[in-house]
Amino acid sequence: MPDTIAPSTAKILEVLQPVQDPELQKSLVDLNMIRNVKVENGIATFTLVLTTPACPLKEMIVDDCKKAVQALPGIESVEVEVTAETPQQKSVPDRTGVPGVKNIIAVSSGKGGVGKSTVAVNIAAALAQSGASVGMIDADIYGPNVPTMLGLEDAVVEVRKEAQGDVMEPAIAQGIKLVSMGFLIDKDQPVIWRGPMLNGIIRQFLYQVDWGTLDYLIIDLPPGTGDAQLTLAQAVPMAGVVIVSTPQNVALLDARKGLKMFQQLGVPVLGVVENMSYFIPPDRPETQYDIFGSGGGEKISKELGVPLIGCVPLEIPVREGGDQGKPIVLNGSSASAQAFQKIATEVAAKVSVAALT
Ligand SMILES: Nc1ncnc2c1ncn2[C@@H]1O[C@H](COP(=O)(O)OP(=O)(O)OP(=O)(O)O)[C@@H](O)[C@H]1O
Repeated sequence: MPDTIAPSTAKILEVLQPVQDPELQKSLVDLNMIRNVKVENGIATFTLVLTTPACPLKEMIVDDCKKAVQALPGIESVEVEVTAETPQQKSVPDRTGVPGVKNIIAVSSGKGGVGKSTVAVNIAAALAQSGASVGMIDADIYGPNVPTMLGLEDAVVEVRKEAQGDVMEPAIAQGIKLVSMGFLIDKDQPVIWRGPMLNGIIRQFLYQVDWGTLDYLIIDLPPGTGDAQLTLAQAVPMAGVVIVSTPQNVALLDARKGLKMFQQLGVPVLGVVENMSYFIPPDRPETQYDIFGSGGGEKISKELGVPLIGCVPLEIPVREGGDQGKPIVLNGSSASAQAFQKIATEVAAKVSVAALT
């Protein structure tokens, strides 16, 4: 017989009350993130419901909970089951959300070729790997290369006729549902896009695809500040946009323009990613080359008051992963894989915080 009486579930909730979600800075109990509390034979069990499966502080929060409950007399061990319920982004007047899709996140760049699609695909892959349900729209009319980056080059979109109109079935790879401009156009024929055509396709990709339920819908935009960006920002409420740039001055100038446009359109800028930040030759790990300059991402982040959420080095396996349909973030622990992982968790955390505060 234990000489102390086991604490009640109310007592467990009482000691968990001061434990906060570090990002939301609110009590886990008040946020309804602690559920199903039970005590049996000195073992306390409960479910911790995080706001994203990609929560960067998962371990820390579990540890804080365990410490608080473990300290109670009569408790021999604590078992925490961790799950996640991604909150729905806030609604925006005059903009219609996509049914079933909780958060729409765009990835944009001012200039072409800076690695925007690579960043978008790796964010999507990291989120899907964490357990989130993820979709992607490849809206890059000039270079729809997301299908290649996900090994879906030969995918064909199925279109179903339904009472409310045509419904597209997305292709799926690495747990990511994808629709792409690349599925619709003949790769060998030049396409001249006019604004209304582009608008129509973006709207179809949003509202006429069988997305099911998605925690995150990632949109790879064409570079620049043109029709696609405007259509999207004015059509749907967005949880936010990630801006990709290289450290180079010309790329930064364009990134700044893009960033200001989204701010003017009322789309939250989640952060800036500096890609191709530096190169370390694999055979000379002590040498770093700043091929496109240095410090640009930090400069733009300070100047415009948006966070720098990651610096990704130039690494050959990033390009190889893109060509082979295997995003680097799923394959290995290189500096670039770690940087992409951190970027994805930061994005998820920022989106959850914005939805709940
Ligand atoms: N950090 C990196 N290290 C090595 N190669 C990279 C890196 N980032 C991107 N690349 C490579 O650079 C090329 C351009 O990248 P990507 O297609 O992602 O750029 P983009 O900005 O989307 O281009 P576009 O303007 O054509 O849409 C690709 O071959 C990609 O694999």
